[in-house]
Amino acid sequence: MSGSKSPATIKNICCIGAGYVGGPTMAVIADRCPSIQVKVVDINQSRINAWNSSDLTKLPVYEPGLDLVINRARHRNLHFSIEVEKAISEADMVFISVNTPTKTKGLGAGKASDLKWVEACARQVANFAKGHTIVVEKSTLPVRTAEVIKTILEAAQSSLDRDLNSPTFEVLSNPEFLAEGSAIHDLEEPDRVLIGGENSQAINSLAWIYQHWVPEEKILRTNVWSSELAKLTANAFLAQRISSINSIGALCEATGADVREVARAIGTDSRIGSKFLDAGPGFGGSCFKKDILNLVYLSRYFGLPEVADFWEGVVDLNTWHQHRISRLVVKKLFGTLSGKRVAMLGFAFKANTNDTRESSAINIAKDLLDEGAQLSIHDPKVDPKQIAVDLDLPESKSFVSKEFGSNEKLGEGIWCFAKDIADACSFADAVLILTEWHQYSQIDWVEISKKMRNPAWVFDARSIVDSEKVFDAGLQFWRVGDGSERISN
Ligand SMILES: NC(=O)c1ccc[n+]([C@@H]2O[C@H](COP(=O)([O-])OP(=O)(O)OC[C@H]3O[C@@H](n4cnc5c(N)ncnc54)[C@H](O)[C@@H]3O)[C@@H](O)[C@H]2O)c1
Ligand SMILES: O=c1ccn([C@@H]2O[C@H](COP(=O)(O)OP(=O)(O)O[C@H]3O[C@H](CO)[C@@H](O)[C@H](O)[C@H]3O)[C@@H](O)[C@H]2O)c(=O)[nH]1
Repeated sequence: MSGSKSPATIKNICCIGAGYVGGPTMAVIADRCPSIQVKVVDINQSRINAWNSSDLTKLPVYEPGLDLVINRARHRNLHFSIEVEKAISEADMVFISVNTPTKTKGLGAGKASDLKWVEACARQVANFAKGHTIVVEKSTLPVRTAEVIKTILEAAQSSLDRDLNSPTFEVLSNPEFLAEGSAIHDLEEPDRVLIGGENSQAINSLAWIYQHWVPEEKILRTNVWSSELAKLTANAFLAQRISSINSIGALCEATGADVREVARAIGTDSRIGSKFLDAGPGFGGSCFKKDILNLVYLSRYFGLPEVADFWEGVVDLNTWHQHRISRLVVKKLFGTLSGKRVAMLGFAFKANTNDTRESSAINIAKDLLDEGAQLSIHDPKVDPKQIAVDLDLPESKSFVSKEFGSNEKLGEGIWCFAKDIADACSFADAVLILTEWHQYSQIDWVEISKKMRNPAWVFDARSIVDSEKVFDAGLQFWRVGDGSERISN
């Protein structure tokens, strides 16, 4: 596994996986490194078509600023295609940026990462690479996955079918720390870039790419295993802060304290810091739960059950907290949602993304549907077809029977997608805010209250609503983590 090229010879990059990470990451690399040709390949034809769409509102990933970057680089030195083998054969460097979900069956089911897509990529690289190729783990992977990739690549090197021109490989770990909704900012101005590897020339080649726009002091070099583990650890620490603040939020509600005041008081301690202390409906997103469960699995595998239990508690608290919110809504609405309509504002796992993976809205919506609610769901960016998949329930055509008039609430455990906020709130008994979209903080509650059925509630699980305006409109109000007397208890 030797013979790395000098940085200047990196002319062609291939990225396998045109998803939330592969697309934006490669778009920024192409934008900042015009001398490098970047090919992003995927087996999903419709995703590639969407990346190639001339209508930039149809890109498969919604990220502020992404359209501008794509517009500058696409067809210049950024290309999206399904020609995986060709792109690998032309590349000096191959990024693996495919999905690594939690295994659903077999050994480690429910916790360990399913590496079948990563393994498939390694085999494709082994089969089609030419010359010396640097393979970069961009996906989030369990510690020691680089070893698996290396073993597959080395098997290809020693294969009898290969001649003296057999490719040579070097494997690096380069985990991605971007957060959805701020991906372009995070990529253009990262807190750090982490490169783990054994071969300094290969590390320098990858560092050279980032040096086009990232200051040298922000490019951290470690061994491969530290790099892989650092990614899981970063997510575990971030998620732990959210479970911590949500646990304190529940205590605030019980005691009359306000979690926002507590967060401000502790966040000013420079050892604690103020970020990631917003109480909410629980963390969602494709990464936190999956990566912590992976850490839990690894800890048990390496004979550290106490470590595993510690981190598993972060996920357990999050799940408990999501169900706590659903139970609370039911309780406030007199213990039953049968025949009641709840306007659910926000379905994405956070604002500024169309991603719903592991969104708290999914568990909460399922609970409310089980209680017989009619859910009127609004989200400015999420496709209703995705909601149907997430809830495993098709959208109803209408809540009402024309025969009985528009105020008649027929049907239980059903949902409809609302075209706007006012539509979502029509005839609703409660509004439940689950995503912190800016427009939800601007709602005219006097106007909305006229459309609702009294006594009507506003449940603000994101702390973005001005409580005075809600009270002035004659509505009852609950806010996550707020036990103060002004809140309707
Ligand atoms: N989403 C995030 O914000 C984020 C941030 C940092 C790291 N990560 C990690 O990055 C990795 C990718 O995440 P994502 O959110 O981009 O996933 P994603 O599901 O959006 O995209 C993965 C893509 O890989 C493609 N793919 C799978 N196998 C393939 C193969 N053999 N050949 C070609 N294409 C193939 C899939 O079709 C899919 O389009 C994961 O390991 C994730 O944990 C994600
Ligand atoms: O104070 C906070 C901060 C976040 N959240 C929630 O936590 C979840 C995750 O948010 P965030 O971390 O901002 O988004 P992700 O896109 O999931 O990014 C995380 O996961 C990525 C994938 O591994 C990493 O690359 C990022 O560094 C890491 O922040 C979302 O549901 C947020 O609403 C809160 O409830 N309170």
